[in-house]
Amino acid sequence: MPPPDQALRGAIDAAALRVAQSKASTLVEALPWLERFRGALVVVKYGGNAMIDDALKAAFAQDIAFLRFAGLRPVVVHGGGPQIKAMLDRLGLASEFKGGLRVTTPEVMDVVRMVLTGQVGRELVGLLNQHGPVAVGLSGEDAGLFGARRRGVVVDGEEHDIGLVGDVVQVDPTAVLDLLDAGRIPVVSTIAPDLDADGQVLNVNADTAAAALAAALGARKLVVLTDVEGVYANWPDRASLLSQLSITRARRLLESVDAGMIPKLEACIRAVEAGVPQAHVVDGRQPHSLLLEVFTSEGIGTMVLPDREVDDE
Ligand SMILES: Nc1ncnc2c1ncn2[C@@H]1O[C@H](COP(=O)(O)OP(=O)(O)O)[C@@H](O)[C@H]1O
Ligand SMILES: CC(=O)N[C@@H](CCC(=O)OP(=O)(O)O)C(=O)O
Repeated sequence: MPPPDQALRGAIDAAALRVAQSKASTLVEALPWLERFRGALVVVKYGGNAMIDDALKAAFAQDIAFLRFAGLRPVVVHGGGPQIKAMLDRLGLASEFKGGLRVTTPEVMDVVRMVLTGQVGRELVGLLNQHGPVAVGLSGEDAGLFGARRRGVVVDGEEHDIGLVGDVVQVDPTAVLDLLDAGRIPVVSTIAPDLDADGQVLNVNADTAAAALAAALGARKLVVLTDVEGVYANWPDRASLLSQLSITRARRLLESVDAGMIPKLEACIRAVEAGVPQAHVVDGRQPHSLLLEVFTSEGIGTMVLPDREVDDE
């Protein structure tokens, strides 16, 4: 029998070896995904509710930097709903939503533009650039990236005017592609010029803008990071989380999901219909969820696919 201190040292060495082997197997598990997605353009929508915590924001920046240094081409489209609300509160202005979209008066539009492009976008660019001088912020106004038209919403069969809110109807991705070709990470805020009124800008929901951009860029993936594990068939029944979802079923689910999930599902449907092979709704409250989605066999959250690739009818 070895003396007790030697036995203890042996046990510690064996445990350390197991930890090292498990780290190595995590890296090896990523290999097929690194091969498959090398050079792939991935659009990541980062929702405002998934960026309320500093540690989570730092983990998100690490994940995006990881994708970039692993040879993918990530494009970040960010939201900022809670951050806009906080600024409106400070200014004594009300936040009002209809059908999941912010009612946007000219006064609110100024705040939305200031917070998304001047505050949230800047902060993300700063966090990403801690990993190297790669991130560049731009808004839908820059280099004709987005063109939008005003839209209303229908609630309980009734059409409502919600002010300066638009849908992206035109995308010129040249500026984003130029940045990607230069090895940069574009960070996009979703303010868009109104195609029908010179000099006017519109507030665009970040999920739908991300889908339009993913489609125009011919992205390999759209990943929507949010504050829930994925899409539930019977929200809020936690046992009904869906790992895969066809376009047809996603469209049917639109009739039963609540406000926040509607633009996300619409975004996934729009992107996949436009030829993006897969769109994901993933829990941004879980640190490194983006890496788990891209580089592990199980993936996480809900994946929306063309009908021919999933039988869920
Ligand atoms: N079927 C559903 N599955 C998942 N979440 C749902 C569903 N229906 C409604 N939701 C709600 O949608 C929310 C996500 O939207 P939201 O809070 O606006 O996110 P973000 O700020 O990331 O854009 C969830 O937190 C949940 O409350
Ligand atoms: C028209 C509309 O509702 N625009 C959104 C834009 C920001 C956004 O989409 O932010 P999240 O992704 O954090 O929800 C808003 O004003 O809140």
